[in-house]
Amino acid sequence: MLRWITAGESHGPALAAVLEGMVAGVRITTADLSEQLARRRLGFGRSPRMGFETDRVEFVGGVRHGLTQGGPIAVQIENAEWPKWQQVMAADPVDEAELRGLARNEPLTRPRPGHADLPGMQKYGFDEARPVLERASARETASRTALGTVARAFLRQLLGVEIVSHVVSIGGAQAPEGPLPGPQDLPGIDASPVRAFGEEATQAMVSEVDEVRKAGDTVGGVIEVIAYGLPPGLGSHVHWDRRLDARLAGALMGVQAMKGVEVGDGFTTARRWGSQAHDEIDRADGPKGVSRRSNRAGGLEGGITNGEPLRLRVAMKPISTVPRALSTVDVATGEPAVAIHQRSDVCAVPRAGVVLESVVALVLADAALEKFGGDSLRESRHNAESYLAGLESWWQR
Ligand SMILES: Cc1cc2nc3c(=O)[nH]c(=O)nc-3n(C[C@H](O)[C@H](O)[C@H](O)COP(=O)(O)O)c2cc1C
Ligand SMILES: C=C(O[C@@H]1CC(C(=O)O)=C[C@@H](OP(=O)(O)O)[C@H]1O)C(=O)O
Repeated sequence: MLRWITAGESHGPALAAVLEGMVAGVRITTADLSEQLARRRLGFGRSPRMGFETDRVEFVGGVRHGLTQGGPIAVQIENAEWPKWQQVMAADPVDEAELRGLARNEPLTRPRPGHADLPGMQKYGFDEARPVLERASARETASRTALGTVARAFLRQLLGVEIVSHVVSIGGAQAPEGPLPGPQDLPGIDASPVRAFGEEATQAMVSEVDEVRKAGDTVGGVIEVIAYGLPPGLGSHVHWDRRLDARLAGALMGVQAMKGVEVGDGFTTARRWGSQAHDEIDRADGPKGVSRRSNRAGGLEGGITNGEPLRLRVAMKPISTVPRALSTVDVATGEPAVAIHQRSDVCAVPRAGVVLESVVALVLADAALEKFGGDSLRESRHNAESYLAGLESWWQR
């Protein structure tokens, strides 16, 4: 079983994260992690912080000489601004008088509608939102991106799995339906300011974010994540919490601001008749022994991968730190007020794709370990090869 846990505040000294259960012998370096973290910082509409944050990342356990060791893998990601926040975020008691003089320590008593501020204060009994937003912030997604990079390396080295994402829409600007992007398209998608396919759609999305920024507003969108190279047989139909679609949806909804997950054609399928909703099967050569006439199911049937590309669409709500004042209540006075505003993303949809790829990698790596087991990559690979050979010979039984 693969487990992952993250810790650390948005403006604390560093983020920490641990991945437990990864096999030994997976090739991974700090440079691999930095590459994904750099992808996560890019994208039109990002916050000013993403311009100077460097995400200096370090392995502090579980990796030696570029190979996983079988023990928990621990990473630390520094906060570039720590000196500025040292007093506000100190773990030990600090001089109260000095703290009162710091602008950054002004009590945040005007909760933002849509952020975790108000329910977090009510639940944990805080007088202001600082302790809530520090952990609710999507800064945390840097941790899951780092751990997801290890999972991604494992999947690639075990089965040749590749995971990509692209932006389907931002606000009302929509990419045309077209052929699915493959791993070879990733550099092109990444080079786009909004990580979308097609010049026209890209321009429409850039204009939408620009317009939103000028209006002092924020905007969300839809991202598609695709995983290639998965064999049939990951996940299971036998119990609700073993269904891979449920596990993937849970992990994707666990990313800040994600409000909906669609597997394959999802909501469109609900409007189709059965004869137009499913993926008809033909006998074919090759390890799977079959081919499909379509992939409306998005690679999952009965909570099990069926060997087709896995397709997941995720809806992200607009950023809740809206520059154009939203109405709220000041919890210090009970009086009507304007919600706090601080430096923020205008649209984080392009950045979020990398995070979503990473959490999908973590869930798929967990499912692959469950299916193939092993304590070393070599052993897992041996088990996977034997299973795949069995799939082929199953037709000759
Ligand atoms: C990559 C990414 C960047 C985000 N950036 C911001 C931001 O700059 N400002 C903000 O208010 N919310 C931002 N969010 C969203 C908040 O973290 C999120 O809305 C908040 O935690 C409450 O959302 P929830 O209701 O989904 O938990 C971001 C989310 C993601 C995934
Ligand atoms: C720090 C990150 O994103 C942050 C997510 C975020 C939020 O409220 O979710 C608010 C902003 O934080 P800050 O107030 O420090 O500028 C974003 O920059 C990051 O992605 O690494």
